[in-house]
Amino acid sequence: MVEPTPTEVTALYGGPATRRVRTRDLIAAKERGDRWAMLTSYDQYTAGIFDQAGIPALLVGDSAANNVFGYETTLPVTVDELLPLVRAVVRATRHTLVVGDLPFGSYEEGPTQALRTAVRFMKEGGCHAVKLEGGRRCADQIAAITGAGIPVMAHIGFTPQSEHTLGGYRVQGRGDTAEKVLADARAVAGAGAFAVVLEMVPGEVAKRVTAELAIPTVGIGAGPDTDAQVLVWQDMAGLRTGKAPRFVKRYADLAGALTEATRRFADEVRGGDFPATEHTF
Ligand SMILES: Nc1nc(=O)c2c([nH]1)NC[C@@H]1CN(c3ccc(C(=O)N[C@@H](CCC(=O)O)C(=O)O)cc3)CN21
Ligand SMILES: CC(C)C(=O)C(=O)O
Ligand SMILES: [Mg+2]
Repeated sequence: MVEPTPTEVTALYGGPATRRVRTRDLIAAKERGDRWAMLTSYDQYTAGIFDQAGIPALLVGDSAANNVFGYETTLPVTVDELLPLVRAVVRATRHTLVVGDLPFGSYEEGPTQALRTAVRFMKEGGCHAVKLEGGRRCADQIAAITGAGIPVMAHIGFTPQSEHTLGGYRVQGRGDTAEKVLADARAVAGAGAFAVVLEMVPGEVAKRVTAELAIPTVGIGAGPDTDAQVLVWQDMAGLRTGKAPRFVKRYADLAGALTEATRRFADEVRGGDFPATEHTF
């Protein structure tokens, strides 16, 4: 295992990485004006790499629906499908704060259902915080969960679980509707969220929210002025093929590398070059 260089993992604490990042470290980073990166992770190997590379917060997203299970949307994925992935990511990490994403249907009924699901994520998943989608309409759920001592990351703007209400994958908060995003941001902060994801909102709106709130904003398609940025890891690393959303930047071509490796393996098996004597007992 490659050990992290001290600066990578200590950037957020200002001290040696002897413990996990806590929510208050992320709030303190905002107070210092330090930006940070979040990625999704759904498995042991990526979680270990991101942890060692100095990513202070990982999200086991309900986007596992798309990126692990192959569903068309995030709507079908269940708590029982997500919890084993949460456990794997927690087991594989030492430094990063692990956030579990509450799936569609597991918190909308009200504070009682939301708290019950959040408790399952903490007890059975072992994560350190939970995330849920919704602004003003979820303030009571956020208050109930944080009231039980569980940190909550909120998620406003474009919320994929409500795509059928929002009319597809669209930017939220253009023109007059900017005030709605502001009202949602105030509501989740007031309810006790420790951070808020802003998905697909105009950069100017994200900038206003970031300036007004004391808690960190985590942008995805929200421009450069949020306190943090999050991407789905397969988008960031180019493992996902096909057209990516405009907010994605590819930092590697894992799909290309894996295709090439796979072809060589298959070729060598067909040609009798693998296994060689060194692979043989
Ligand atoms: N791989 C992956 N990446 C994601 O960012 C992601 C998921 N999966 N699954 C759950 C949600 C769904 N998300 C999505 C999916 C599609 C668009 C999209 O098609 N955006 C277009 C249209 C934007 C517009 O015209 O307003 C784009 O070009 O960005 C955006 C966010 C974000 N999340
Ligand atoms: C894109 C992020 C914010 C998310 O909610 C997910 O991956 O599920
Ligand atoms: Mg999600």
